[in-house]
Amino acid sequence: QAVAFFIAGYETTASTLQYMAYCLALHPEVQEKIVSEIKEQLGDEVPTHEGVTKLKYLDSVIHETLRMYPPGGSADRVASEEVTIKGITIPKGAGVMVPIANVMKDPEYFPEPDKFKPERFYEGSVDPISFLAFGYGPRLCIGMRLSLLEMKMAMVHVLRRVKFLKTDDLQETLKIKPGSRLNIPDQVVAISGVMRETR
Ligand code: HEM
Repeated sequence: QAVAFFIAGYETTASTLQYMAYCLALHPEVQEKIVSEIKEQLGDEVPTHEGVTKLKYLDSVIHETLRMYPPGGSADRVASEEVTIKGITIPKGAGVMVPIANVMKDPEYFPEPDKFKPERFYEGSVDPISFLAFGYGPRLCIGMRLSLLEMKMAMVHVLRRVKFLKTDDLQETLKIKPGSRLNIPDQVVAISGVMRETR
């Protein structure tokens, strides 16, 4: 359980913050919109649990980052009974892996899936079953609320102080470490292409 908490509880949130820094470096207009929202909603207040819940645009940006770069590879289940879906029979007891990233790149649920568009969560109506970054149902990620809170707190502190900027060698398509069950970014590529500047 302790190991699970370090991997599930730490690495996923840390990777998402890294993916988000990357997305913000590529989309400065999104970054500035978050900074304005923080100023409008919180002023110079120390961010609290209650305070960060007011940051709806930041919430959408985190969701869009997780849609494009979900750290979790699949949600795994065991069939409790035999079922046939679209001609494929899944026998009772079979393991089923739901590929999280593929579902969230399906244009039927997310038009223009390769475009980073936080607005789809801010203004649009996303079918909740198609957003699978934290899984779904009774075995949904137990740390979802904690991690969303952590990421919002971190981003408020960081974006008040620095700007993420892209360098010339930033790759517009992020490489994922091959074979990584946790969809970990290729750290060197992600970090070397994102620069920080003090605000
Ligand atoms: C960005 C952050 C995170 C992401 C993307 C994420 C993603 C996921 C996913 C996809 C699952 C599988 C859900 C399913 O099968 O339906 C899961 C389960 C789980 N997560 Fe997370 N997670 C995150 C943060 C955390 C944190 C902060 C903790 C602990 C403090 C945590 C602990 C767990 C545990 C214990 C499970 C297993 C739950 C169960 O089987 O009932 N996760 N997570």
